[in-house]
Amino acid sequence: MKVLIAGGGTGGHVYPGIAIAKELKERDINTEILFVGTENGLENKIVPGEGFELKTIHSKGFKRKAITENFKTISVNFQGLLDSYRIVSNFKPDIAIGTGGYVTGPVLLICSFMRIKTVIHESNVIPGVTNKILSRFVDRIALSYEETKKYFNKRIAGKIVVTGNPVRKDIFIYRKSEAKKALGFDVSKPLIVSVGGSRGAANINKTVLSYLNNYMPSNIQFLFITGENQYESIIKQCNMLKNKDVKVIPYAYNMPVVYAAADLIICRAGAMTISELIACGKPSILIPSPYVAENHQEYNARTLEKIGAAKVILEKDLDEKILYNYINEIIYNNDKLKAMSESAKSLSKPDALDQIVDLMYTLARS
Ligand SMILES: CC(=O)N[C@H]1[C@@H](OP(=O)(O)OP(=O)(O)OC[C@H]2O[C@@H](n3ccc(=O)[nH]c3=O)[C@H](O)[C@@H]2O)O[C@H](CO)[C@@H](O)[C@@H]1O
Repeated sequence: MKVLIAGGGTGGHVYPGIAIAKELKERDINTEILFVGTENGLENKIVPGEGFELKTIHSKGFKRKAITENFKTISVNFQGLLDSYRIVSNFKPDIAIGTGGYVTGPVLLICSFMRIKTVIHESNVIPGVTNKILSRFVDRIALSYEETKKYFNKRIAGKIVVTGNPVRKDIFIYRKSEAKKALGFDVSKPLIVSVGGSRGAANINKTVLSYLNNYMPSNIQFLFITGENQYESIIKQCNMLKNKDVKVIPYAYNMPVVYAAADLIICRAGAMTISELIACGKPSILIPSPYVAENHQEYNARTLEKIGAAKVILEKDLDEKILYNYINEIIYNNDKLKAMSESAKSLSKPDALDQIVDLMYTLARS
């Protein structure tokens, strides 16, 4: 089978595609897979790094209230349709799946016009504009949440399947002690990880930096993932670089190992991060991004908070003292850590990836 996977921009739109690609290869090593993204997205590092081929097209997202810029966007996306036509005609996929981001627009539209079987996956509760438009053209729409159905036109209800978010299967394979060792940490001390989504989060970084410089106790360890763009400036300001209990890195290409090693994670509440925390049952302190459509990250975060799987700090209330208090309340209390972990796991949909891949096989053969 030949499978085209379109998705890009942020990690949250690329890793579901990686999970799907690895599962397809696992089931049949002869499956041919081609990723399509844009030149500026994180897919340019992630996809080749995971051993898959990536082709890029011109594509740009429309902005609300930016009429002049949107004229340019129309012309970029027209070029994107031509690029997509060239790629799709050469590769001749049996099926194409879009895993999010505006790059999926031109690619899936072309596939649909060329009568290639098409699926889109929506990882958030509130669907993105591109997926709403594509929903009319594609054959199947895989959703992560039942309540997302209401955002789509009733006439296309028959195409919708609720699957959950496909998380990378290697997230389940590492043991905590092995993972801590692999990352160079002491297995006997608790490890806290902070990560601000795939691109880093400036306000989380600022607070974590101040926590490390002023409040970090000696009996814990810390992995500080800053995001590529902020790394240089953070290491210049961090006084803890010589402390062997603290590691600062720009990006984790081995996130499954990081999840396995962590005792507590401080992070944003993007769709994939939440699904991964649930899948591996990790206690978390969530600081939802206030800069996202319809405040969907706070909604995601509150779902975990309600069942006791996470603590939530809104960015407006965030400072190193509140972070210090929340960390202290959780990290030394094994019963609490265990209860948070169990609560997170209770939301798990472990067969989401299998369901999506089964759906793709059924559709490709129909
Ligand atoms: C799926 C989705 O809609 N994601 C949203 C999310 O993207 P964003 O990509 O930031 O966040 P997600 O939580 O959805 O996904 C992050 C992904 O990157 C991985 N990761 C992250 C850091 C790292 O060092 N290594 C690594 O592998 C995580 O394990 C996860 O798989 O928030 C953005 C705004 O803040 C929105 O624009 C995006 O639409």
